[in-house]
Amino acid sequence: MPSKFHHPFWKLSPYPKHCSLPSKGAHAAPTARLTSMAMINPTTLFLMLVLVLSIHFDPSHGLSDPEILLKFKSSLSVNNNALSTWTNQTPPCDGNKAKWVGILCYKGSIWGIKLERLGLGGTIDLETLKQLPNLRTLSFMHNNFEGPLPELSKLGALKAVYLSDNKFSGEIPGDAFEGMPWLKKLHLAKNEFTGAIPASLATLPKLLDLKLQENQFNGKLPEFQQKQWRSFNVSNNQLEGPIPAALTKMETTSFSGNRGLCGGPLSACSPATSSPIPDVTPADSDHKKPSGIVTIVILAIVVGVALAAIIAAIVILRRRNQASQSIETSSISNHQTKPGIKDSDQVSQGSPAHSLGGSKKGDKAKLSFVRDDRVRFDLQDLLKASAEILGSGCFGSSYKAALLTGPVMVVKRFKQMNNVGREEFQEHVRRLGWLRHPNLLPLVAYYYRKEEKLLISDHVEHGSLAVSLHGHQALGRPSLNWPSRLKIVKGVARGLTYLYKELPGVIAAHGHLKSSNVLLNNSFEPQLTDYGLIPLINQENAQELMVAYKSPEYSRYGRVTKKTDVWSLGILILEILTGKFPSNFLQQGKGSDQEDLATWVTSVVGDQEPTSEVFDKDLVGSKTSEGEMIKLLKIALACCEGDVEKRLDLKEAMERIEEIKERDGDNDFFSSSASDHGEIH
Ligand SMILES: Nc1ncnc2c1ncn2[C@@H]1O[C@H](COP(=O)(O)OP(=O)(O)OP(=O)(O)O)[C@@H](O)[C@H]1O
Repeated sequence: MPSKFHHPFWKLSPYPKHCSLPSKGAHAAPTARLTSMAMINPTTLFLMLVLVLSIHFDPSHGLSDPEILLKFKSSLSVNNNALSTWTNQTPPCDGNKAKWVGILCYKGSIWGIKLERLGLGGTIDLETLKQLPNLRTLSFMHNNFEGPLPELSKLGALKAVYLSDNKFSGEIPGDAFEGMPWLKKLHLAKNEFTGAIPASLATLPKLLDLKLQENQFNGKLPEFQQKQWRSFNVSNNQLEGPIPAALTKMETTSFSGNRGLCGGPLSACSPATSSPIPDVTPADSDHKKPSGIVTIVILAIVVGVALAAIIAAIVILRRRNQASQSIETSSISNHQTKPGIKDSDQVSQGSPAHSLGGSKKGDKAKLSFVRDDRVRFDLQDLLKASAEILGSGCFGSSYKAALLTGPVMVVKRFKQMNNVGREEFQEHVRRLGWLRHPNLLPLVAYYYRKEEKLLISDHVEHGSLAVSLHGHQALGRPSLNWPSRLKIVKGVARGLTYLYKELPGVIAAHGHLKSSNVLLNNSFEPQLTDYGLIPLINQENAQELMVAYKSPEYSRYGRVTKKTDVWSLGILILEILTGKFPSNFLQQGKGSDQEDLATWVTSVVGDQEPTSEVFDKDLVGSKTSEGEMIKLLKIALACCEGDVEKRLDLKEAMERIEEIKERDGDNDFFSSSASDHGEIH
């Protein structure tokens, strides 16, 4: 039975159930087939009737959406209770809101399934899924699916398919994408596909985002016809031959790691590549061929030279290892006996330098720099530096290390960072290292070891916003005034916006936004740190560790979304305005109705205009700025909206924050404390 006709009968209705979804065209094809029936001869008509009847008596006919999804779930292998919300007790969709994890809803119908990073395996049962008439997007990235590529053309109306980072393997048939005219985005990167890139991709009229990197595709690239690409990547495969004309304007990185590709943005093809069979007459070839004896002699010389080189390299490496081990041992003992570093500093026992100094033999303790504009140093230099513990966060501890050569660095150790393997870790961290923005603390270097990772950045003199807001009195510092708080909010929003532009593939591009991860430089310009780490953090620990996993959408639906950082931004702004520490507040609120800072603010403010009682009492000069502070408070509350659909998106939040006026002429970033002036209340 041809699979394209294998639909429940009602699906062949001339009008789609939800015309406002991008489904019009997808349903146009069956409609066209039915209207042309009148011209079909009687035998064909009879066969089609049998076909329609067989469809009608298909046992799966008439399943409801929840039944379809539960049937689909039964073919998956799920190790944990990741899909525990998939039960008969609630419908998958309530309007645009999903009640089941990983389901994307629009007006009560399912338009997407997004089950990423859940350790899923088993079978992706498309035969069952094709009964969902409005399904347009499938994402099963970062799971453990294996075997051949599922027969995607069973769902001819799909617009986006994301299957990267699984264990799919084998060849993909050349016609695998025939009958998928709506497909715009296809991500199959980081799998184990072999054979040729399927030719049917080259003619898909709407395709504009294709990611096939890090597979084992071989042979030539098909002649892609598409003119508009948003993204194209076939890097790190085994492709060869000239790059087709339609792709010559792509970045070189789209093709790198394929030894045999040439032309376009890569170096020109040699004549031999364009014409693989050299045009040599038999006489010529005889003339050019070295005799058998000469070949053997040349081979013997080459092998001899190679052997000598290998032996020399081994000797040199051994000597170097011995030398570096003796340096390591001596610097560790220097460090431990160094006056001025007390046990209470925890440096000699727990510092990353110490633990790395004691690393296994042969485990080369080498820092990798992600920037070219920095003076290089190594772990040995960190060992020799005077160190001080800055604090212990959710992941481990952070250390300040003043290098003998001058720079002062911060080393943060991460233990729960094994979500990805070495190569993916390095690739991601390097991508973070390319980011450049005045409101981002640049990453300088990293260290990778299976059980421990270090991220190294500059020390920022004024420390964190958390300390400036809540610890200033203990440090004898004045409180932050309104202009400096507003400047910090604007800088944080700008840094976040930049992150979203540069890391479009990371679902919550910061993921861990909180006041201890906002550092203040000499001019109190905020610099975000600990950003972009969600893809690296072990998923089983993420809930406990990362701010993004404490958002309402995660606690209710197990989802982190593009708007999760907006929620964190809202909480951060409320912290800046109220002077209340959100996590303390959470503890206070335990067992009561107060769930978070936003709930508290809402309960204080009610339906009234916010009054000064909600603002930090240390905010002076507020009489003139109160209007601006109220505006900012309202923006913060709109960012903290529990319903993701109603929550501001980052662009709206950013625009509204930028509209708030700074007061001229106040360059003093600290204000005296309110009680000194008696101005508040
Ligand atoms: N580059 C830096 N310069 C100055 N202070 C820093 C720097 N990086 C971190 N800190 C400060 O050091 C302290 C410890 O930081 P760390 O990142 O280990 O924990 P945290 O931010 O409190 O929590 P988490 O581990 O959840 O991020 C925090 O007060 C933080 O603000």
